Amino acid sequence: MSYTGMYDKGDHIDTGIGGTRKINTAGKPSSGTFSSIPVIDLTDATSPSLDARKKVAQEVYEACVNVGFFYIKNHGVPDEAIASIKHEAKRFFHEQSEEDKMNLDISKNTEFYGYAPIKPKLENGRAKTRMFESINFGYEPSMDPGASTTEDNGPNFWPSEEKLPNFKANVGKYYSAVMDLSRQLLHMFALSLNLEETFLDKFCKKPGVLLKLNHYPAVVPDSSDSAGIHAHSDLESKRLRFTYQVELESLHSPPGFTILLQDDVKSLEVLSKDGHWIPADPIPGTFVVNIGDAMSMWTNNLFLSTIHRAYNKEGKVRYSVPFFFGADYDAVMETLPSCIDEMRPVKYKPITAGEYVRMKLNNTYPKAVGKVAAEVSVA
Ligand SMILES: O=C(O)CCC(=O)C(=O)O
Ligand SMILES: [Fe+2]
Repeated sequence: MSYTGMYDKGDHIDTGIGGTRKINTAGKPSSGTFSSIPVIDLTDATSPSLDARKKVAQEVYEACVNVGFFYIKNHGVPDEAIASIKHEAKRFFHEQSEEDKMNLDISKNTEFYGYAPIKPKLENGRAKTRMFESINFGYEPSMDPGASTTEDNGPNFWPSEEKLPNFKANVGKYYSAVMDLSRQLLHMFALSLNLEETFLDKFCKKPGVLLKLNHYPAVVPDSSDSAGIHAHSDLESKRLRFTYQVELESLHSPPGFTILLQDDVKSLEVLSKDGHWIPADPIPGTFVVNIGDAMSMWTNNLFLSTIHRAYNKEGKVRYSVPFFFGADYDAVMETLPSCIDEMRPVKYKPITAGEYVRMKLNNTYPKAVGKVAAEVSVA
């Protein structure tokens, strides 16, 4: 798999905090040229009229093919659920001691679910600071209204009721609502690709899901501390980090796609093919949805998994809540039939979501995993 955008591995991109920075685009799918991010109204996504649903799906298609990012409004997630997750994120980060949080340390969890602290100093040869703290929760069938199993993908670390009463129940309200929204988006993606509306559902029975709460502290704007999440596309790295012990920027489930809740602080930026960082500033009442690497592969690179970053441009305290949704780890992802034609021959061998992440790591961190290089190769 080779990257076909205008910039390439080693190209320098304006950092926005003074100077330029080398960008590692190895193995990234190509980017589109765009100057803004579309807003899609999901009101008709649940219309009884198939034609009305198809119209929404067409907008989704355009956004995925040209940008890889879009805002959604009228998405059906209740205001109370959104208020609840914002409130719980603040409680989690500020109403517990460092020790309480470190008891949920991600490195103690077999699946790398849990808490990851801020790392302001460059220790142990780390090339980058980590100017945010986060907590991740994997798939919780009890919080999935469409669950067909009671099995999870590994145990989550929840704070105890004693430390943070009602935290789990309140997080669950949001979790359930975005699970519903995710399954609705799956239908939109299927329709947009001229597939049966429910075609993708069978791959997502025990989905690779990750709900992540992020807290970016106040920093001096335009300083190196304002570089929160560095340029990346969304891929599964949780298992990779566990398996190969390599330092990764952020921990994800196999997206699929990501549904991001922002607060009102500007930070997120998306890289256009011509090398410009396009702001994805918060718009009240919306989520930002983006395509991840696995979905891009599944669609034979038709849908774009676009590079993005979160730099704290305003220097204010910021919270964000990405929800990563991906296929079951054992689901075989075979290029979707409607994404193949003479102009776009099949690029990838069928691969399980689990195997796929090893291939990604191999592309992104060839030195760390040179020995698995030959194990999983693309067609
Ligand atoms: O915090 C944000 O706005 C973006 C987070 C993000 O891109 C990620 O966690 O993958
Ligand atoms: Fe991301």
